[in-house]
Amino acid sequence: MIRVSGLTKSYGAHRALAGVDFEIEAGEVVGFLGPNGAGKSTTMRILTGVLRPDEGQVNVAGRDVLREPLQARRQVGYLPEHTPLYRRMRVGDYLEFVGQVHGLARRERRAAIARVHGQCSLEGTLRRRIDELSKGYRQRVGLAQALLSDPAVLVLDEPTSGLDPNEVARLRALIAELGQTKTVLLSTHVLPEVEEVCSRVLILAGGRLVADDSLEAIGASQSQSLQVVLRAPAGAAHELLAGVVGVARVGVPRDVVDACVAFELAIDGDSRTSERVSAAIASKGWALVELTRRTETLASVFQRSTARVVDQR
Ligand SMILES: Nc1ncnc2c1ncn2[C@@H]1O[C@H](COP(=O)(O)OP(=O)(O)OP(=O)(O)O)[C@@H](O)[C@H]1O
Repeated sequence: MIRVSGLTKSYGAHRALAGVDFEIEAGEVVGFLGPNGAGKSTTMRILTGVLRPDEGQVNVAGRDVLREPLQARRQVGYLPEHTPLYRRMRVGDYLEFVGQVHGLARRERRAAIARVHGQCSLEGTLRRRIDELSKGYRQRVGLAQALLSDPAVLVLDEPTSGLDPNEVARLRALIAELGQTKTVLLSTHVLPEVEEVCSRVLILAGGRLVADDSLEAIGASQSQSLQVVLRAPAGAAHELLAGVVGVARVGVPRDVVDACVAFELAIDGDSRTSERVSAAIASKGWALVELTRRTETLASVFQRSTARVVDQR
């Protein structure tokens, strides 16, 4: 549904995107993460035809965004980070205007406004001026304009930023619901938001894609390491642990308090490895003080993949 290849973009001498490639299948809800300045908004603006890349190809719902911008734009609903609402307009007039821009006939516009009015819970706001609304309601109007043409693809740039917890919960629930019928690319700095609504995550850093993982794969890698703290001589303990079946690698020993030593063990995912580790330690008569599985979380994936890029720069 979205295909991006070899995307580059510079602002003057500053290279914001340095060759970005990814594909998103129909029906996926994908989290788009990255540190500030990574290039997420730039990518989203290119995807939605607002900005032209220096190089690269962009295809949305079978349309080439650079060659067929109008047709491509009809397939994409875009909620920018700072929604350019015409604040002095009334909500109903604004949506009417957006419908006209999309080329919808009068009857289609009426039906579309009724649809987004319900989807975005705009009850009682159609006759109100946009600048009189709370930030939460203005964001609802922004989403309503993105949904007006009933696009196959939704591109949402930090949609819940600055909203109160109730609005955040409501908007996340709506995004999850929309994700059942639409392809969604969601940029956010809030990792639990991604965990709640997305099935996959793309991480951008320094204008390059540094990670592309399904949330399921991140969850499944939870048993990849064990943290062991035991009271034993470091050298002998290292040798013992390295010989346990299922232990792929033993990290450097770290001395901790009270004559204990700590190791991080990379393990092969066999669920009985921790049992074998504790049995091996018991066989030596050493005290096992702590044995924990280290969980690979979205936060640790984010930190690991973005730190690597910062180091390279
Ligand atoms: N119009 C512009 N003129 C000059 N530089 C720009 C412009 N827009 C973005 N940049 C720069 O390009 C880089 C990428 O910006 P972009 O807004 O795409 O990042 P982002 O990942 O969306 O960041 P954030 O999470 O802070 O919103 C940044 O270094 C930014 O300062």
